[in-house]
This record gives sequence, structure tokens and C-alpha cells, in this order.
Amino acid sequence: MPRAQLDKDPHDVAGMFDDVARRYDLTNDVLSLGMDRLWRRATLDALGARPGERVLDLAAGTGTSSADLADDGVDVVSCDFSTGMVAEGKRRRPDLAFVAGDATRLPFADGSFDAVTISFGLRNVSPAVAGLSEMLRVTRPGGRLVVAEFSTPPWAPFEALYGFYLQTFLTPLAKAVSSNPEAYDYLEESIRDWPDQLGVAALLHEAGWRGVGYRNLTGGIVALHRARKIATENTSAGRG
Ligand SMILES: C[S@@+](CC[C@H](N)C(=O)[O-])C[C@H]1O[C@@H](n2cnc3c(N)ncnc32)[C@H](O)[C@@H]1O
Repeated sequence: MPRAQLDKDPHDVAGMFDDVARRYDLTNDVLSLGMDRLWRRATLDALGARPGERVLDLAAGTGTSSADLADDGVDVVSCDFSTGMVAEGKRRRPDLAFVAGDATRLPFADGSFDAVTISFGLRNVSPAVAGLSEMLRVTRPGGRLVVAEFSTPPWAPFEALYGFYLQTFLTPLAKAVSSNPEAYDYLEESIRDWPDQLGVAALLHEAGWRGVGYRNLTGGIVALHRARKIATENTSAGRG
């Protein structure tokens, strides 16, 4: 896949999600053929959050993953920089704790979460390594991170089929149903532009995360990346 540098101006990205917020979850379900529910469940299983643990769901959007965590008894904070997504989330789940915030400048104290998770959001954060460093800062020593993100199918014929699906089915369909067609050009481009599994692992290392690993879902359309903050690490490590 081409790895051209895509312009991800934070103001434009937030505005784009504001525009699609009302129909975001429905569009997601339709375009992923319901698979996003399986990917979310696998993400929560990988996170393994216990009741009472404090978890940051970053780039939480309308709070779909946060709601599952809250329903499991987890003390979840849902953070996103799109006011439109946060407003839609608050409307649907008034019980969730939404906080407006940018992943590259998180409004939380050092070490204040047992775990951080980000689903289908890291790809939009610019620069991604700055977001990953902030996630490390707000995680307690010994705490953990799970990132769910679109990725690169390792089997070339499946990657080609998936590329064809993105270009000829997903993007035109999404543009037809969306109030903001450009948002779905961006979706396709941002998936193509995003590093593969090992590239994301390198970003995690660069940000100071350790115990980095990943697992492919649906043949590598999505990858679940896992990492830990080492117990003895200084909270400023990896931020340079
Ligand atoms: C594709 S949506 C995913 C939403 C949700 N996590 C889910 O799985 O449905 C991406 C989200 O990332 C948010 N986002 C992108 N860049 C961000 C940043 N720098 N800081 C905070 N949120 C960001 C967007 O506003 C959007 O709500």
C-alpha cells in the first residue's frame, strides 16, 4: 500500500467528525457489515479491564466502546476532541463521563489511569507518536495500552481484495449515505496511509511503550496492538 503523507490538520479532522457524528455509528455498522462489534469485543477482551479500574477510552467518539466498559463496571473516562461526537455520545449515554480533549495534549495528570484504549482513533492523531507519548504519561507504571486500528492484511491476495473493496464498494457507498462525502475519501486515504503492524509497533517503542505485541483480526483488516508501561519507568520517559 502507498505510504504517502496525508494532511491531518487537527482542526479539519475534528470538524469532519463533527459533521458525521449523528450517523456515525449506523454508518459504521453498515460499512463493516457488523464486524465492528466483534472488533470492539476483542479489544475489550485484550484490555481485560476489571470492575473499578480507571480506564481512558481515547478518541472515544460517541462512546460506543466506553459504554461496553461502563456496563462491565469499569470506571471509564471518554475523551475526544470532536464536540459533535461528544455531544452525540452524551445524548445517547448521559451516564458516561465525557471529557473534551486532544490526544496530543491530554487534560489528565501523570499516571492517572490503569489502562488506556483507543479504537480506530490513532490513525487520525497527528503526530501519532505524540499521542502515544501522552497515553504513556497518563498511564500508571505497570499499566497497559490496547490500540485497535485498521491495518494491512499480511496475505497479499487478501490485501488486494480488501483494497478493491475499499475503493469500489466502501468509499462510494459511504459517500452516498453520508452528509459529508469528503470524510469517506479521508477514511480510505487514512487507512491506506497508515503504517502496517510492524510500523505501529515501532511507533509504540518510539513513544516509550514496552512489551509491544499485536494480533490480527479479520485477516489483518484490523490489528490489536498491546503494550505496557514498565513498572519502574519514569513518567517522562519516551516523550522526547
Ligand atoms: C473513527 S472515530 C472512532 C470513534 C470510537 N473510538 C469508535 O470506535 O467508534 C475517530 C475518533 O477520533 C477522534 N480524534 C481524532 N483525532 C483526535 C485527537 N487528536 N484527539 C482526540 N480525539 C481525536 C475523532 O474526533 C473521532 O471521534
